[in-house]
Amino acid sequence: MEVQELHQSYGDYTAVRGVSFTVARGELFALLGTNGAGKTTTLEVVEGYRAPTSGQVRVLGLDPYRDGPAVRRRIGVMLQEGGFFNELTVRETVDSWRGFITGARRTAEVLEQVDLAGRAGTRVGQLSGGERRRLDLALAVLNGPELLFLDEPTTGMDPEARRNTWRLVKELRAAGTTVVLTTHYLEEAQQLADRVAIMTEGRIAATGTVAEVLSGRGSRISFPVPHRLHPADLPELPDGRPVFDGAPGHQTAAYAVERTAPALAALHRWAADLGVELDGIEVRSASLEDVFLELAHEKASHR
Ligand SMILES: Nc1ncnc2c1ncn2[C@@H]1O[C@H](COP(=O)(O)OP(=O)(O)OP(=O)(O)O)[C@@H](O)[C@H]1O
Repeated sequence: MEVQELHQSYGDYTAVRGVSFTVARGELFALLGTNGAGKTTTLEVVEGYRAPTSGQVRVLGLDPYRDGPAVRRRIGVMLQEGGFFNELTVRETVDSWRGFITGARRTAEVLEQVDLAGRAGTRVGQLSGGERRRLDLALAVLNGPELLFLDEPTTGMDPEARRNTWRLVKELRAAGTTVVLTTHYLEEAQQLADRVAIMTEGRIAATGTVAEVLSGRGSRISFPVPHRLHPADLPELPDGRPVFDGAPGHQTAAYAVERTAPALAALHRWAADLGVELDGIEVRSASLEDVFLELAHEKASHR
């Protein structure tokens, strides 16, 4: 998939302002962003549901808008909430969708793949939220797609169901399917994606492998604000002031630092001078969530 300088407007409002990215065959690419950043709009163009206002889009070597039917035969789209008939069983639902697809895979095989074989005779209205999402996934892979779009595939799932879905997605990818994922769960992108792009306000603010996006983002040092002290008493480091989390009296201070060792040394010197203990100190590398929040924050402060 290749997207070059995509712009997309709704009347006077420009939702996507010059987005470029490529997704290689067999890759798992995650498109992340704050609400309203333009992810759904971008995906609707790539899936062929909208003509781009300007820019070039190629999917499987074709123009997804002009060659819509040819592209849609080879892609799968898992929508955010498929409209099901609650009275039909899982098997009947898949069977009825098979009628719309030439060369559809066998129902039993697809249900096996999404871990719903044991629920084949259950009415859709009786499924849990996570099982309904897996049924959405079954319908998206019914045509054996080369390229699969997953729009927030684990929303509403408990942690175990989420992990099971991650396993399914990894299996699909291992079998050669190219996957484009949007998600609000950054841990999901960190677990699954070969490459990510983070969108804010219609543009890509950061992109690359997770390691590339995290590189140069340093680490986070946090500890409970020591008793007798107030947040304002904490020192400023060369990287800046800490941010605070938690209720008054039980706050945690967190410093974002580029280089960990000198920052730790400075904090220990400060604590020793005051005669306080820095109990419960934690050091960890920046996560995708930290980068996401920083980019979202930068965007808000430029307003
Ligand atoms: N059909 C439409 N007509 C007018 N404006 C629209 C339309 N669809 C989306 N928008 C606007 O375009 C912007 C981008 O929306 P989009 O749905 O692409 O964002 P998103 O990144 O998918 O957000 P979310 O994470 O909330 O789903 C938003 O400000 C939205 O209000």
